[in-house]
Amino acid sequence: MNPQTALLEVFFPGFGIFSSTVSRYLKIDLTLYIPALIVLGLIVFASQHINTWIWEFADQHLMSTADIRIDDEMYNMVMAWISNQKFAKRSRRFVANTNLNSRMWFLWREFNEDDDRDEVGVEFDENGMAIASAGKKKNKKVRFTPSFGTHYFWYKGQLLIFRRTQDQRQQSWGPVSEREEISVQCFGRNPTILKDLLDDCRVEFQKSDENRTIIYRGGLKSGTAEPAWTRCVSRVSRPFSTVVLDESVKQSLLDDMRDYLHPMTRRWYSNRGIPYRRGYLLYGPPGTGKSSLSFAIAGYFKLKIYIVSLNSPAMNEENLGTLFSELPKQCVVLLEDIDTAGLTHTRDNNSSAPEEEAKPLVTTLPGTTVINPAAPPTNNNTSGRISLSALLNILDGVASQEGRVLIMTTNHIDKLDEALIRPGRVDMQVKFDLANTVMITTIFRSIFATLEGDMPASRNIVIRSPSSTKAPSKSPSAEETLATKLAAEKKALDEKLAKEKEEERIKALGEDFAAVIPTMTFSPAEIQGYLLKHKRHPDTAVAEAAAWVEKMKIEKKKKAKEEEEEEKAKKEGKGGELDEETRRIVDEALSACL
Ligand SMILES: Nc1ncnc2c1ncn2[C@@H]1O[C@H](COP(=O)(O)OP(=O)(O)OP(=O)(O)O)[C@@H](O)[C@H]1O
Repeated sequence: MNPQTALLEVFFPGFGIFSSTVSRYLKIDLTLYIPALIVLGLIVFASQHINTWIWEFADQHLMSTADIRIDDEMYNMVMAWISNQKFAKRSRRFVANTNLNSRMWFLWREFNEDDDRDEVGVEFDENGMAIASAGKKKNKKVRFTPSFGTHYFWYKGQLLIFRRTQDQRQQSWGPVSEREEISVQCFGRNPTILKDLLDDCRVEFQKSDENRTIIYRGGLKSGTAEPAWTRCVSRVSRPFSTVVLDESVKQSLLDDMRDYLHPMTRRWYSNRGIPYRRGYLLYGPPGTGKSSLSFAIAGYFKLKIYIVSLNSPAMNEENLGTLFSELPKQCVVLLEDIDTAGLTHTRDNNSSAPEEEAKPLVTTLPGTTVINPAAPPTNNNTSGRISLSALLNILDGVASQEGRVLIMTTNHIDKLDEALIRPGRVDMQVKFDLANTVMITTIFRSIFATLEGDMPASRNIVIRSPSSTKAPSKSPSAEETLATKLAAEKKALDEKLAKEKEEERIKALGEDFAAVIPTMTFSPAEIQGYLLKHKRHPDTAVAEAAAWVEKMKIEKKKKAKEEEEEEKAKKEGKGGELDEETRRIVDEALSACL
């Protein structure tokens, strides 16, 4: 083997055997072409490196890149947009998903979030046997997104690159879907086109949230101690009109919020050095509509709603402060059942909560807030209790986002410290009461009125019609067209009259119902619960109302008695403890004497 062949053997192993075979059978001496082959080999070798170098150079100096983090909601937005693009549909290697959202748990939309967008329920045949779940047939569309690699596509006349890669830096034990990275690139140093694209993705994604109230909950990210807002569900916005409350109260609440949220109001506040915040306190017995009104308000003003439970063991002052600092500029923050939040200890009025527990951990003097020296340490992170002073600091402090609407709800306004509900923190208080006559009739009508999209009252199952046999198509004569038109008009008129008659009947039944139900005794939730049991039979609801009232009265009395006994037992228990304590002291004193 000559030295040239030996050299080629290094670059192309087996070249020696190959060249001797060619020379034996084809009579071609490959050694004559060795210089040319060496040059060719070098070109191929160099081109691979040059190619990589050129791409890296272009990537760094001639291209713009948007990296999208998998733990950001933007991931969901981009993937949803990509899955609708032709290049993703045409892709020969793709990932088939029924859920395009990030695998990061805190970005998940609730599993059944989409359910109320589709028809759900069960269809029945003529014999009342279940056939199929109406929702399942339409739901869970399979979406396709390009697999790992580089994919080119056109957007607004520009060639863009979508890259989906595995993140090598992260630990290898996580699921593959959590280790991926996605990015979008464009040629040129101007990234405007990428920003436009990301904005489009966001707008399109948010279109599906129109007329829905998006609900976030404050808590800790799974497996971490990091506080975060989790999008937990989005619901069709509850119409404001469906919350039964004094019309003038509702109107003044709406007017107040409309004025506060007006674009010019922020400037008005800042000109006067007043923090741009507004707080509302909704108070009243359980089941009177406080939460419902909060959601309805958020839906009405198209604001997202952020719910925090101060009772959660994970909620301490630091976490609450972080959550408040991460609120968007305009949103509704809902602090539910504020009286149970450790500022007072129990939700139950009659409970034996000792005075020191019922009292806030701070005592307030007019104009000042002084920490009660006898109170336990306020920054008790493990108990999940938050001190009043810390809560006030968070609500007022720099961390608290300007522009937010704070809604606090409570069953016991009397248990709240004045500092918490003073003007500036709570600008408007709305009282909710047990149902009066007007409310009872309104609830009755709202349950039994036939609304758009309701099924006819006479039918409670969906019957599948057998496939209709088509009549031979023949163009109708002028008389036939007129007759059809007249018949349609008559039908519409009959339906209108029947509807009016039904409305009158429901109105009369509502009045009968209200006459039986004692006023200011039951909450709207209790009345609604009873009516729902008879939702297709208003007559039965009226006929059985008196019996229900009697039953409920007995139950309420029984419950009140049980609570009283429980409280008495608790008090006696406490007394026993004191006796024991006294006994211990006496024992100690005696043994000391002896
Ligand atoms: N004023 C009302 N108007 C319409 N529906 C109401 C009203 N009050 C209660 N309801 C109905 O009762 C149920 C419970 O209401 P909601 O949760 O709003 O009461 P709440 O006052 O917040 O109770 P809690 O103090 O126990 O949290 C809901 O289904 C709601 O539709």
